[in-house]
Amino acid sequence: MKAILKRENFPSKNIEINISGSKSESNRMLILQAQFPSISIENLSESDDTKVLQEGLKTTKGIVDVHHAGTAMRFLTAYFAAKDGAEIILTGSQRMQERPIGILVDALKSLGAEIEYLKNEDFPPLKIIGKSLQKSEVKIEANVSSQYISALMLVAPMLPKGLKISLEGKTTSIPYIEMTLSLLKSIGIKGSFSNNEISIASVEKIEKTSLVIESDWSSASYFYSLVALSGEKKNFEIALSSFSKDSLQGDAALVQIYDSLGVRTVFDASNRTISLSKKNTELPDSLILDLSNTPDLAQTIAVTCFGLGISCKLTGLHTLKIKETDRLLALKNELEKLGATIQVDESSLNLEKSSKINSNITIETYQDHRMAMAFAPLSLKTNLTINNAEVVSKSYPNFWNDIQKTGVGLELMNFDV
Ligand SMILES: O=C(O)C1=C[C@@H](OP(=O)(O)O)[C@@H](O)[C@H](O)C1
Ligand SMILES: C=C(OP(=O)(O)O)C(=O)O
Repeated sequence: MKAILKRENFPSKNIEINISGSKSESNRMLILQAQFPSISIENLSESDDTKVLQEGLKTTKGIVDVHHAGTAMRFLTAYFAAKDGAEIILTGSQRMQERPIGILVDALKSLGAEIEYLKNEDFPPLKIIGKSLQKSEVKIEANVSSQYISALMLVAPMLPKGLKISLEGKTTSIPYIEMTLSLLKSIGIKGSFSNNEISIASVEKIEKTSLVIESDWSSASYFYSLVALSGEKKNFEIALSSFSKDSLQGDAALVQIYDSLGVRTVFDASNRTISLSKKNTELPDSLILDLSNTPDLAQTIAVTCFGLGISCKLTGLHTLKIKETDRLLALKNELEKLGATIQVDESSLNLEKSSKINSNITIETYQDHRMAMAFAPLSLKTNLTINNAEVVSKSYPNFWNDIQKTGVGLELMNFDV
């Protein structure tokens, strides 16, 4: 499917968009619910990544294919390894088979797990024979993906003595680890995280608990970008639900980041909405940010800065190369087509100030939902086509419907490219 986006006037009337639950929180809660059926979950994510995890959890023997879902791959590896009686072949898309998992597998093996690589050492697919893991201490390299650490934390309550995790190296994506800890605590499991040490207690049973998941801040980022790029359309306002000030999601940092890019956020606690509108302030010449806490915002921010014609220097991006695609390379390729001057290295991106945007460019998405969604708001500045637009379903299946509600000139064409 192609998304053809035309630079048209869009209405300034108030727009309301309801985004579904955070995929990160949903996937954590599903792993916990599988251990403790007394948990009930509301506002679950509608993402493909959540659906594949939910399906996977129904299986105890056989093949589980998580497609592109990183959290499902990592969380299920730990879950099945610690589940006595499970016999699973855990696999994923071609790209998933290129996303490393050796660090997590080694940690689980040191706890006594039985896991075998079926193709390449350190990569999925995996054969997992589940067993009750008896050890209670583990070391793990923490600078490659926080998902390995969250995976261990989520199964820690199943271990008879709980788990002490020692983190080695500089920990990356820390808010996601804190989110895992907060969710464990919210269902009554004791735990702590300080000085590179995480402790999670063992639990047999928990009280009946109901949890309402906050909507997905990473999905909200595309509307922040849209408002930032809405230029002279001063009355343009978007209300998004359901969000609150005390979020567990690191990507709520959008509020501060986009404040400096001219977007005002107003929280309405009574109906849990945020209203985004354009501020009447001057933009900075340049944006300098370390995104090691919020890697999923990198593409949105880079595209916004390009659309606004300001330079940006983004650092802390070392995890981007092992995500759905090499996101640094993908951003460079596609922004260059639009006329950007951009340099990337292993962990940073440097976009130069520019005033010109090429039009009628076709953006490739590299099977990465965030490539499609990050470039869509640029249609307020130029006509563009986005190839394989269906990729958005990995995290936000309703994205194109919702973006259309804002009045953006969008045509979806259902043919192969
Ligand atoms: O734990 C999670 O839910 C996630 C952690 C982050 O990954 P890394 O820790 O690999 O950076 C993030 O990019 C991903 O989208 C979701
Ligand atoms: C990196 C992402 O997801 P995952 O690693 O879970 O595939 C993402 O949603 O941007």
